[in-house]
Amino acid sequence: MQQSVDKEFSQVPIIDVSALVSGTGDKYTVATQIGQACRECGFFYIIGHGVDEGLQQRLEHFSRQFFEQDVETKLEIGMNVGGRAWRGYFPVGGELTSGKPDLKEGIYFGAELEENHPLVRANTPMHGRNLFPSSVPQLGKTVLEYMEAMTKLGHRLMAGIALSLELEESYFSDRYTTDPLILFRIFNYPPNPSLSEEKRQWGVGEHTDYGVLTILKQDNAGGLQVRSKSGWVDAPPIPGSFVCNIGDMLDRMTRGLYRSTPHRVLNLSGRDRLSFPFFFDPNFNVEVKPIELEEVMACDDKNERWDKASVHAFRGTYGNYLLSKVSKVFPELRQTVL
Ligand SMILES: O=C(O)CCC(=O)C(=O)O
Ligand SMILES: [Fe+2]
Repeated sequence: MQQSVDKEFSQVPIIDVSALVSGTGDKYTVATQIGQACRECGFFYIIGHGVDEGLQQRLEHFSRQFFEQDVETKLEIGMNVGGRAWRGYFPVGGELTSGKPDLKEGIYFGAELEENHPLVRANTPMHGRNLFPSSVPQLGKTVLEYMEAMTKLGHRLMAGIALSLELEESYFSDRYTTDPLILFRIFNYPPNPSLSEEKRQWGVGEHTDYGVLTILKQDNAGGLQVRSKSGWVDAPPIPGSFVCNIGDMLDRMTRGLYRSTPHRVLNLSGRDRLSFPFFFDPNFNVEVKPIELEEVMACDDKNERWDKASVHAFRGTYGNYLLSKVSKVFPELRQTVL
């Protein structure tokens, strides 16, 4: 029986997932590699994912065009306009991590849901229509296309994660992600005004992600760092790859066997850094429970987390968990969202 691994990692592993994504080749070998990465690191790069390179270039191009505009134009789609759907633009300093403003601006998107969708009719927070900028008309269509490609990829990776635990491929989709909560963000991290260590500002401070799986596209500026037991490890850009990491809900389901690893961003490149985190999360209304596997039940997660909170202790749905976290990130949205 495999136990929770306490090994340290010195770099984030790279996994070719083409067999898993294309359905031809040995997906079990890929699953074994994913399992090892989730146990040891909580992070892994994927290559061979099949997401169209042209689509990614368009996404990056139109995103840059958006952020180059003045702040008034960007605020035409400000988050206050998005209301409960939790969509739109926030300016630099508008988002907090552990109570401190991040050195980044960004746009929040999610699955595009019509007014008559049951979850929107039920007034469920974080569900609804996107706010797309009329100032860069091509961005909206490109974002929708990208989210569709990433949702497909998310389903395949979750199948791989299920196989890595020797569960049936559909374990997560059957219980949590048939209708996943999809959140997608585009961030622009301005260059750090100061390179001196005391005055540096985090692009995003140390945190873990909330859901099951994050798939991140980053440009070539660099700055993402991942916490290992012996210190911070860089996750530099690798052309053609995405960075994947598992979130709190998979940590919870596996009782800490698969780690939701802290990470942060420091942009010291001297120029803007764009990143595109895509969050593939459990359905808002499901309760996330430990997986009934001997290997999981044998885990007793005694490791103290970065934020001293426990992902195992809370009761309720994924939506409850997410809302409790979000109200800390955007205090002014609390009234609108809760
Ligand atoms: O921008 C990045 O590289 C990471 C962003 C991130 O960690 C997040 O949005 O949760
Ligand atoms: Fe993150």
